Amino acid sequence: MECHQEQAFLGPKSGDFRFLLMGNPNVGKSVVFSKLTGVEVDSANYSGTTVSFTSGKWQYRGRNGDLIDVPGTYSLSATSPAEQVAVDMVHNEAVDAIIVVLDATNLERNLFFALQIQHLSTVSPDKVVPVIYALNMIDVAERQGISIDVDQLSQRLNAPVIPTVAVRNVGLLQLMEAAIKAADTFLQNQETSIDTEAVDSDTGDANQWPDTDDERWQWVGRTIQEVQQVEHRHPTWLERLGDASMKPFPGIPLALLVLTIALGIVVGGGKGLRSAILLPLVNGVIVPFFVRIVSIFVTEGVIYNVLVGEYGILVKGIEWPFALIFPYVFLFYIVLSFMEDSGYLPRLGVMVDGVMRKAGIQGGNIVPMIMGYGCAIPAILGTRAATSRKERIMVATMVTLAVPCSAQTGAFIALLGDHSVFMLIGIYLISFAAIFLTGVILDRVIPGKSDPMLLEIPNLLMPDRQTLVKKIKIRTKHFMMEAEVPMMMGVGLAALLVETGALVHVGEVLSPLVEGWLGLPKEATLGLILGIIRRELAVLPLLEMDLNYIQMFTGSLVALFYMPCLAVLGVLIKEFGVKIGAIIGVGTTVAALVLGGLFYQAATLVSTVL
Ligand SMILES: Nc1nc2c(ncn2[C@@H]2O[C@H](COP(=O)(O)OP(=O)(O)OP(=O)(O)O)[C@@H](O)[C@H]2O)c(=O)[nH]1
Ligand SMILES: [Mg+2]
Repeated sequence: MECHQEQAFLGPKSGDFRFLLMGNPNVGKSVVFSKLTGVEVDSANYSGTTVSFTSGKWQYRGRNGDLIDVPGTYSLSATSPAEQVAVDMVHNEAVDAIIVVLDATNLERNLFFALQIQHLSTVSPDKVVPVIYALNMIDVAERQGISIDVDQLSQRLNAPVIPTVAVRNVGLLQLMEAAIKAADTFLQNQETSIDTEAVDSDTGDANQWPDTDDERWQWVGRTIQEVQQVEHRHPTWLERLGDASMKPFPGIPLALLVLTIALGIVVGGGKGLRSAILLPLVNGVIVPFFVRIVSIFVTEGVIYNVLVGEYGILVKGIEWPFALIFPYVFLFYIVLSFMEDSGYLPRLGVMVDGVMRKAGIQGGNIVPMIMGYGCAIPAILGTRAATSRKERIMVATMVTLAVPCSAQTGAFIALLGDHSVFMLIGIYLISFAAIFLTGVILDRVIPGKSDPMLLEIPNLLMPDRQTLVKKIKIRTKHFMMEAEVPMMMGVGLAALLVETGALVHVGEVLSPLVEGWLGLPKEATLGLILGIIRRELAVLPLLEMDLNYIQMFTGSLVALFYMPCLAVLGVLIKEFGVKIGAIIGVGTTVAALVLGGLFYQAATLVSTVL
């Protein structure tokens, strides 16, 4: 198994104790972490949300220290780059206690992992640290009729077990208290090693936790019998819906319904928000206000034009990001966050598994791909949860090349959606075809194979409102900071290029490409230049030009495949190295220009023949 090392190194600890959160994927570690440290990290209802470690500070009754959140692992032998981070952490970092988060609805495999952690004390006695358990998601367990005898479980594990509902803060302070107490006691008795004796009477060896998988499963089986009771009752509507969503019928119609509703909210809602509120506000109030202020100082010349002229920073620099792009990004994040926390995405993965396997990747990759419709960066990072490098590169390339991000979608809607919905749909159909073809080709070209990974299906949950609101807020804020600034800078650059006449010169040099091959007006060169900063900037300048339908579609096609944003290129290089980053960057740009030109030439040929 190939694993990229992300060296887990935290430096000296601060405060009293350093606690490490461990556990299976999707058990609520990141929620526990965010609640206890106030540091915002991603949490979502599917395995592999966390792909690297985050350290934060906890404070409790005058005590303080570090808490570390790591990716979930099924075992202590990592199979993905994400898991490797967690395994490195447990082996290499000095921590004062490990808090293992258990999912109460999935006790069996969670306890299997717990045993591996306990076993560490046997294999490396010099690194023994106390272990504390958070028995999380007891709300969901209760709904499913599962009840667990916490005291008995604690006895079996010979460690404190604290029942928690992380999303509602239930039990988290008790968890902290137990962790501090365990670490304090441990510090006091450091000479005597952890007492595992009373525990393992049924493995036959009083000092050993079971150390083969067979023995572990036996231990888990006996423990489950002792501590867990499942009341047989009718499944809840969420459970029924969860099961139904994975059968071809009604799963496929349901998936189509979900996607239609999602599109309706993003496209329809975004258009409404844009034309009813944001455009009138920006163009009727905010921009005139700035124009008036600027006019007090200057009334013409380069400075005036750069500020409030055609591409004025205070004109397009506000209209583009805030009125044209923001509504789609905002609504997309609402829809995405809801889908993420409901646990629907992995179910969608099951439905599309067949098609995706034909493209050389497995259904589980639907998660990073859908993230890509928001932004390519989290999508590329999200591939760390995949088990093979080949698959990671494939998904990253597919997303970078052909998945339009939400800002690009906003730009396409502004350019195409207002003229013809069919053109807009056309761009998306071409994008699907390109994703598929890229997969088929890369599957042949890149050596190695994709691992058959079993996609874990989480419980279908009603997302927690507070968590959801917070998540949408963070994402919106993030977009504001990460995207709006470069966009405004891009607009500023556009104004300068136009005002200084530099655009005319570049336009002349690139004329054979832009005018001859792509059939676009010379000014469209601006799109190609600004597109280097951010992809949607490749589309937006076209709004200011008088284009026919063929030109609009050509421009959109070029923008769809055009080179990745600078920030995305940076992430590609960091994840896969300069060579692969460069191949993807150059490859997408060439694909954009070749395909855009081919379309233009073919369309003009057809239209002249007709
Ligand atoms: N109902 C309920 N949902 C919870 C609880 N704790 C966490 N969740 C939800 O469970 C999902 C998984 O939580 P995360 O914190 O992302 O899980 P994780 O263990 O960090 O997952 P990975 O990073 O993938 O290993 C999220 O959708 C949370 O909102 C809980 O106690 N009750
Ligand atoms: Mg996490």
